[in-house]
Amino acid sequence: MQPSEMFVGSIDQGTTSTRFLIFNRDGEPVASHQVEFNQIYPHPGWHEHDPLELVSSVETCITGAVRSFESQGFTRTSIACVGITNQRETTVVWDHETGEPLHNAVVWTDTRSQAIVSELKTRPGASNLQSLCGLPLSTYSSATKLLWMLGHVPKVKDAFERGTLAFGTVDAWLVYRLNGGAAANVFVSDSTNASRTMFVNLETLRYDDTLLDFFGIKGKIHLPRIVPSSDPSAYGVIVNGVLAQVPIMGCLGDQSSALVGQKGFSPGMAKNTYGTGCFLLYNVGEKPVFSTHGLLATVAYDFGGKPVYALEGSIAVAGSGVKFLQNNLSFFQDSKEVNDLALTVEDNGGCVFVTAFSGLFAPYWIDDAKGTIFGITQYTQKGHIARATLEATCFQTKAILDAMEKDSGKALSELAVDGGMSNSDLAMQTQADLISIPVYRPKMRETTALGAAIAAGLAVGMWRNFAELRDINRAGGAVFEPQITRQESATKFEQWEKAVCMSRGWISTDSTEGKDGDRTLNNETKPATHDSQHTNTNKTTTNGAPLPPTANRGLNIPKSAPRQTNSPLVSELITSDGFGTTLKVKTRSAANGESDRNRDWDFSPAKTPLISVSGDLDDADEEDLFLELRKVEILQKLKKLQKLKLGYF
Ligand SMILES: Nc1ncnc2c1ncn2[C@@H]1O[C@H](COP(=O)(O)OP(=O)(O)O)[C@@H](O)[C@H]1O
Ligand SMILES: O=P(O)(O)OC[C@H](O)CO
Repeated sequence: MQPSEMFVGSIDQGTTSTRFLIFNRDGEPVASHQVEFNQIYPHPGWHEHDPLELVSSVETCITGAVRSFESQGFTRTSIACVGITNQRETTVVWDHETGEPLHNAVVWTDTRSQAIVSELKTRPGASNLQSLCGLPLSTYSSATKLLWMLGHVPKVKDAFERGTLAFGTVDAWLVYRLNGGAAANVFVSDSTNASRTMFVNLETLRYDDTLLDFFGIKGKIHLPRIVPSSDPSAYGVIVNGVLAQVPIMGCLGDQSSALVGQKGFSPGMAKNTYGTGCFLLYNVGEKPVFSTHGLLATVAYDFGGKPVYALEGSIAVAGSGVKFLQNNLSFFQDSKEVNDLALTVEDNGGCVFVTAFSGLFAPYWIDDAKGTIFGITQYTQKGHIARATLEATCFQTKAILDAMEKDSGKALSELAVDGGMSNSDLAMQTQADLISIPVYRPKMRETTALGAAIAAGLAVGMWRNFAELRDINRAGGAVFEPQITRQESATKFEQWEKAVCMSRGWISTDSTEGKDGDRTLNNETKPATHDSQHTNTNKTTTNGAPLPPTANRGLNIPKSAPRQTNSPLVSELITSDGFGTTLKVKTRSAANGESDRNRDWDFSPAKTPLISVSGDLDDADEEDLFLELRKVEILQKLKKLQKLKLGYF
């Protein structure tokens, strides 16, 4: 078949929906089919998918799209190969011998492993992990989700002990099942997906013994072989259905795929995808850049030569915030209506919505933050909350761009966007306003699917090089120019940052960790659809609970979990003119009866993202003091912003 006669299929298995698109050589989608699948929320903070439903959703979409393709007069034999792109980190476990899943997939948004994360942070070696794998220890990565299953699901534990436990991200699971499961045992994961597990060394793109040892799984679990994102033979062939015998030749985690789909092939190029969550990837070239400002180091793509890396800013909630307004608050029937609802009011009316449903990801990494709406009065209308919901993602994008500029030393001149929520003109205008640079939205927004099509198409020879992709999706995009001043933007952002500070510390530990461990598959869980609401039976709200530590704040996170019994008191603020000043701290150890002590602490945010503390307290004191310093930092900020008299000192 000549390249010009070829088509390429792309499976896009996202967090809320699955789709299959068929692209021609001009990168135009000629047929597609999309289905939503069940979102399972068994407890507050938990989020699961049924692994078998993920596979059947893919099969349904392939059938639907191929039907539409054929109805236009094309033949299925012209589909030369298929690429896969998928939600990342979502963790699937199955029996290596039978190929059957052992539990629902634990989704990337799920925060049940919060207590595990706190414990892991106290282990020797914890502070070195990020320099190996590029990711911070958090509930986000696959590793902590796997550990939770090992600790709480008997079937998973049994398989682990018998040596039959297979672990994979969604790409590995789909490839395995599309190839026929255990019979063919095509068990691979591409570098962009594998590097999101915390098991992989970012430089070698191989499993790293230090990491596997740290998580206690070395040699005890079946892990997929790591292969390039574009490969003619590694991914096998689809064995069933309308595309039986069509080879799979490309695979990319969805955010990498969007970068490829936006043709972000040169260092300095970036894209921001507003899907369920929102993810900004910035191409840094052939060497990973390890962030010191709360970003992730990740693989942009690995097309067989030297891999290309990216700095990533991950936001947990974007379109899912819109879905929350739709499904949980019944504000509208369809996501696209959020734009018009938000336009019923002129501004947010003083509302700020910190959409921290999964804590806050980059650049904050606050596991314990909870969704919080500030500024509600009798004046507040649905439109204000709709605006505040859209703004939340835009503010976080602004924070990420600031961090990226600090890490890379370069400022972006334009931001390329895509993903479901980018369809909202108001959201994109707000984004341009807040980051003070133009936002470019391409005409064809299925860039995530296009990326996987490109990965597969390059492997089959449909395109021979990047140059041949140049004209794809270039015409007809929209540009949103900033319409407010930098000063206005900065004022809005200050208010957002204040809200972020105030959204934390509501719940001191994960209230649901450890519960309900005997559940295994979806039929044993409460069937949860979009509108299902679940009762929190185990509330642990603590008024005035200490603020837990935050990663990457310039202080060694100490061994033990936060304690309330030995909390020192911050007694005196010597200077109160913002950061970079000296703070005198008086500590009193209630537990060991020590007398009061005075120490001077230097706030040096210029050197570290928030605070840097020097001194020679022992670990326990240091931890307590850190918690108090976080309060001071927040209070300082409040004082500065609002000149409040808080009566704390
Ligand atoms: N017109 C729109 N305006 C705002 N949000 C939208 C719009 N269309 C879709 N969305 C949001 O985008 C998300 C879906 O985007 P998509 O890129 O398909 O995500 P995913 O790949 O994570 O499933 C949904 O959460 C939905 O609420
Ligand atoms: O479903 P999306 O598009 O929000 O992407 C999910 C990410 O891959 C999670 O890391």
